[in-house]
Amino acid sequence: ALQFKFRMSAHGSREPPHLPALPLIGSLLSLQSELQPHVLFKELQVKYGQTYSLMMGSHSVIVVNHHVHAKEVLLKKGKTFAGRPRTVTTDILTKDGKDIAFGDYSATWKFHRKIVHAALCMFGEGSASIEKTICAEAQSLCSVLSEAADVGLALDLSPELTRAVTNVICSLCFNSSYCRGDSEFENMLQYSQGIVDTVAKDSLVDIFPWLQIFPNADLRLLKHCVSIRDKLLQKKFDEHKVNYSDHVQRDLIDALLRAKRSAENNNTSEISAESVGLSDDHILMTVGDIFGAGVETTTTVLKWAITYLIHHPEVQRRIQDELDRTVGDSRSPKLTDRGSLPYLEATIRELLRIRPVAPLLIPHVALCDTSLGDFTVRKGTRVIINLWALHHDEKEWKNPERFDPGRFLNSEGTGLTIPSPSYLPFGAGLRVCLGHDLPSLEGKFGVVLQPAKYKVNATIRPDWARHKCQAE
Ligand code: HEM
Repeated sequence: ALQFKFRMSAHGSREPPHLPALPLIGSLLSLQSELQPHVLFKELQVKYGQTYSLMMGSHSVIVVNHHVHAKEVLLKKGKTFAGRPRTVTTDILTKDGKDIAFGDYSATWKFHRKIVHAALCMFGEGSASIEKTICAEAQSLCSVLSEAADVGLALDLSPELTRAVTNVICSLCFNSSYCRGDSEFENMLQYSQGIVDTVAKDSLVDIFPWLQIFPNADLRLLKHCVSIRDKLLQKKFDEHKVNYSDHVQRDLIDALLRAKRSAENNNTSEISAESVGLSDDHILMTVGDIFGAGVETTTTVLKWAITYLIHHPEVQRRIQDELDRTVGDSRSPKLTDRGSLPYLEATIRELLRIRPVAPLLIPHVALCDTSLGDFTVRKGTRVIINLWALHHDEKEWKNPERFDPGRFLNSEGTGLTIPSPSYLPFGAGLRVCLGHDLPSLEGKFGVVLQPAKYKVNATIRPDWARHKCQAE
């Protein structure tokens, strides 16, 4: 790679090394591989260096595999690289970018993100409501496991976890919680899956938009799911508008309605100028975002957690010991216990390192001509941060493929640390994950890297069984 770079500089070019590209199809042939994209992008460093470029159809893309350049994109030049690409599928999903995650950087976007951030904070620490919902869902998951254990049944936890997390997000957004089998809820689970299966997967229509003119089963499914979702969101939104009161804030929709109204009534403030253009559709698409970004991410982390704990029973035991010592068996763990559970916290950090749920973040776009390290970057270039490469960098992490929560503990094993700057599970800067400030969601709860399907045989721990008998 070094040789390659020297050759580039000898020619006086400051463009990053690039993969071969052909007219129309770009670098598609060099990207044909059995490997998943994040793994392939990491491997391609050997030939092209840590930062290189390629062509996706007619779009120039830079891939960043090292934390120094990643932080230059996200933090040092955060505003310059705060754009998002528009693609066919995300445009369908977000009514042409009226959401936060796929919306391009603009004054309206800034204002939008600010009010959503403020609204979400109200449901984080200090407010009991979201925690109560999470505890209730956790309890009902325990009951499902316990019933299965009683009859020795192996369970696929995936639908159970999706259901639990969806219920928490429903309560956050709509103040509604659903029972198993509820038709509105089952409908929601079904269209969400259709969206997850078809959106932002680097499908060919996103690389070659003109392919839309041909019949395409994925696009048809996506449009169908989005139309069902939009009807449901509109119904919830209309109900909220009818019952709205400035004095009661039941959920995220109320909080957003209130923020929008107060900005509109405050004609003199700078903020109200920014709010111009923040339509009802923006509020609806925000709720869509929270579902999209919140459910799949969180469910995936939980699935990876269970997968790794099955492979590492010693970690499972240590977490149980820590919980038994700190929380005991007479109550459920609470958010405020988190500070006293360093090993659990270290395990969550290690899970987010070893299997980052958004291994390529969401692509960023350069909003003007700029540079990255020594390389020139042209306006409109898409930038992919390969979080997978950062989290598996052999120079930063000893045995990166080894699952070892202990690496996030200090030398005494009593406190937490982040041992490398090459760790960004939630991104950073202007586009940092919006759910990250919400500790109650962050810890529990994955563009998403999924574990393979498996079933779980739950066994009730002797201590727990004794406690259950006493309670009865
Ligand atoms: C463990 C769970 C989660 C992880 C690991 C995670 C990670 C991420 C990452 C890596 C990004 C992309 C940052 C970038 O493009 O630079 C992101 C964006 C985002 N996340 Fe999360 N996320 C999680 C849960 C959530 C939850 C629960 C919510 C909502 C309540 C949420 C809302 C968002 C939103 C709205 C964005 C787009 C931000 C923007 O473009 O400005 N995320 N998340």
